[in-house]
Amino acid sequence: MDTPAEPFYRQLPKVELHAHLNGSVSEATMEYLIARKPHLNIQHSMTAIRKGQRRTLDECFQVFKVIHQLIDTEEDLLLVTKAVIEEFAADGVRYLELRSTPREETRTGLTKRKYVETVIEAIRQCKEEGVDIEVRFLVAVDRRNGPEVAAETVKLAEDFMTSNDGVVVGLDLSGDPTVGHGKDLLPALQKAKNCGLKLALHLSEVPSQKEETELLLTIPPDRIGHGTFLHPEVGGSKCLVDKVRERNIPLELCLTSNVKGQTVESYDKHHFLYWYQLGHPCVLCTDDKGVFSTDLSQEYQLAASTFGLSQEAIWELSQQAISCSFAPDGLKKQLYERWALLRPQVLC
Ligand SMILES: CNc1ncnc2c1ncn2[C@@H]1O[C@H](COP(=O)(O)O)[C@@H](O)[C@H]1O
Repeated sequence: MDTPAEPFYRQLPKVELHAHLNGSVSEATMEYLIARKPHLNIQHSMTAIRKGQRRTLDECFQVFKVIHQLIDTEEDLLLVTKAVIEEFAADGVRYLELRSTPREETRTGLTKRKYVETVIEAIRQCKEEGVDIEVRFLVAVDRRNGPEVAAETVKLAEDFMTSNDGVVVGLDLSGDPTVGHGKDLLPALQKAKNCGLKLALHLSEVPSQKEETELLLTIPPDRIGHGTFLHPEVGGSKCLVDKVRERNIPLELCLTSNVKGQTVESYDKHHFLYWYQLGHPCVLCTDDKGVFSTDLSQEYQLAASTFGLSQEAIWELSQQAISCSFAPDGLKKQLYERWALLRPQVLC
């Protein structure tokens, strides 16, 4: 991690809604995995982007391929998922929606179903061990894998949604935004929506996705990941902005990730400001806290220092994230109560 955030941001109770599991593996866990698999000849510099470093988005996707080599058994996955959950809890995250792409590893016998079961088991174990965090899971569709795999993934997510105590709440569409087209994935996404899965879709992460975004907004999604190029000033359109606003679709915004991945030039040019000034629901998120060497406290501190937000405004932002989550109403109510209780201690 770069530099730890100040105490206010660490004590702030937080909600994380956009965290890719394999991108969230900490330096410590990564060192452990690397040492366990020396034959892969991987160094930590290949799995994380440090302070001041930048990579193209394409290079970021190469990093995930390296990480996937290190996490290819049920045992690795259980260990990594538990560690990621514990780290978010230690960072003051009280509600977490993790997302991950079910992966099959023929060499180790890991199947996609086992993959989802293992993530759910890690969530269960953390709860049983009293880790102070509520966790839900979004099954991810990697756009690179095309319509058949997307349909298969939706089926898997649907099966788990109906059979697992409400841990699986939705579906994520992610992966390299320059590969494939959303029109091919539309039927699978529509099916997911119809069966009650909440949809968190990466939209307009790169400039070339305008037409795809117009199409996918018709579903409509329940949240948008990044939405970097939605507004007219960056090549999007007023029509796209109006649609997002009319439907009040929250945006998941990841400052460090976008700057290090070079889709946003600098922090002060981040589209957070555009949407925040419109009063549109924005949720600060980490994206890949391991790869981008960050945590959620740092993201809040970064937003505060870049855009001049008061502690009061930061509090409102973290509380608003509860309403943008896919948590059931009863849990949302509990989270609001918790925030209310903590407010006098944290905002003094
Ligand atoms: C940087 N911005 C991003 N944009 C789009 N997709 C991203 C992403 N960051 C991560 N992923 C998606 O998450 C996977 C890694 O976690 P899981 O193996 O699923 O747990 C990546 O392979 C990619 O599909």
